Amino acid sequence: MADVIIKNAYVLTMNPDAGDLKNGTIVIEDGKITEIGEKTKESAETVIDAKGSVVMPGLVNTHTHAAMTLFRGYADDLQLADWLENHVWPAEAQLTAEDVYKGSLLACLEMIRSGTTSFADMYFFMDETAKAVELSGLRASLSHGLIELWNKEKGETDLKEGKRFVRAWQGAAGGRIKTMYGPHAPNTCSEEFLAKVKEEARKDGAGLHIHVLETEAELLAMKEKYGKCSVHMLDDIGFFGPDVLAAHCVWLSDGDIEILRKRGVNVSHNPVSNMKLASGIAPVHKMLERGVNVSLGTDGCASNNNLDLFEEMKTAALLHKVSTCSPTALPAHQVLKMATVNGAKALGTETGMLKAGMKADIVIVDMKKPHLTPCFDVTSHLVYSAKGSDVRTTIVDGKILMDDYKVLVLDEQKVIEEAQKAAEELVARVNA
Ligand SMILES: C[C@H]1O[C@@H](n2cnc3c(N)ncnc32)[C@H](O)[C@@H]1O
Ligand SMILES: [Zn+2]
Repeated sequence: MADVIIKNAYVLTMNPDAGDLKNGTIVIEDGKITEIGEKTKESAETVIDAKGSVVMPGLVNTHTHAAMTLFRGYADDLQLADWLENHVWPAEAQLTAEDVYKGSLLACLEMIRSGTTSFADMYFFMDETAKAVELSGLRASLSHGLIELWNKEKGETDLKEGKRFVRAWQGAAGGRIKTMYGPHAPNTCSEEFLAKVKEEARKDGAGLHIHVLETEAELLAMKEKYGKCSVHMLDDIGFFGPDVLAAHCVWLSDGDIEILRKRGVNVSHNPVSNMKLASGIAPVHKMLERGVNVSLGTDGCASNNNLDLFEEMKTAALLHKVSTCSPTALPAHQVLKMATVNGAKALGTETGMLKAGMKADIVIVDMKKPHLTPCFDVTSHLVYSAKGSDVRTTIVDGKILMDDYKVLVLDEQKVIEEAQKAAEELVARVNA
């Protein structure tokens, strides 16, 4: 007997070899999709009737700082450097492990509610984020942020903690947790330090998560310091490879795009954060055209201000249409692929597609809504009209985390109340 069967669904497989099923059935056993088709002879303990809904791969958020949910709306409408140095970092200096746990739980709850099944995170007190992921049932690639800031000693301490974290949690939570090294950015970490981090990551077989060319200020600072941009500097020290997840990549030249393509670097595009901080417009259209793997991320809640990847999809589609003056840029299907297939590739998970043998990371979107009626094209609706709050059921690794809008894995009210309290106390400490 199978564990879960989903039936009577419009199945958006994202599998180019299979296409969609108008009235499909998915069988889940031992965390995996074992069958997908029109009908099944199997029976299961749990049968979900998904009539009137769309079943699709869970969304993948490839760049977050989960615990920053506590800073949602804390410092809006500022330049990145001012925002980070004068607002975010002083506030983060007051963070405790408990705060990070509560903020991460809130993030997990928000992601479960909005159809995100896996995410890549870079932050501090990462044991706490890992515990929140373990409890909430999500899948994640986690890294401790390494911010050397021209202080060798700080670099060493951060790297030591990063290594401890990588080793402590690699493959934890039944394989749902992967760990990475998280050197913050080429303008907050030195060349020597970045080379060292790469070497440690190689030894541990772990990936690397880094911010790259988010702002013009970074580009100018790098040119002044090294006589070349971040991408060339990172390439020259042998940093790049398919094990690298590079967030933002806004200020790229054509030559930089070619380097990213050649090295198989995974790019996380964060349109809402880039727009809110006015960092610029990443050349996503060009990257996709040249074959770079571009996925989607929200960034932290202080620069977004939520974790809703549906909103991110729509924003990506619209931003690149207006920036290229071409309504054919980033069509809905391509954006949906960025949020699923490309994200899964970036994190190296067997997810992002509904196909027999893949891990069962699945979401069910309720289409019986005024803003989703009528429905001529499911893909169009998911990108241009649906919201995270239309997700009714979220499944990760075959386990149902939210069933028909009811979150089963967390005490929702308690998570919200505790995060609210932690955030208030944190800001009181910052202002004291
Ligand atoms: C891991 C570190 O990254 C910081 N952080 C959060 N958002 C951004 C961003 N858009 N660019 C650079 N750093 C950021 C966090 O505030 C934390 O200090
Ligand atoms: Zn970030």
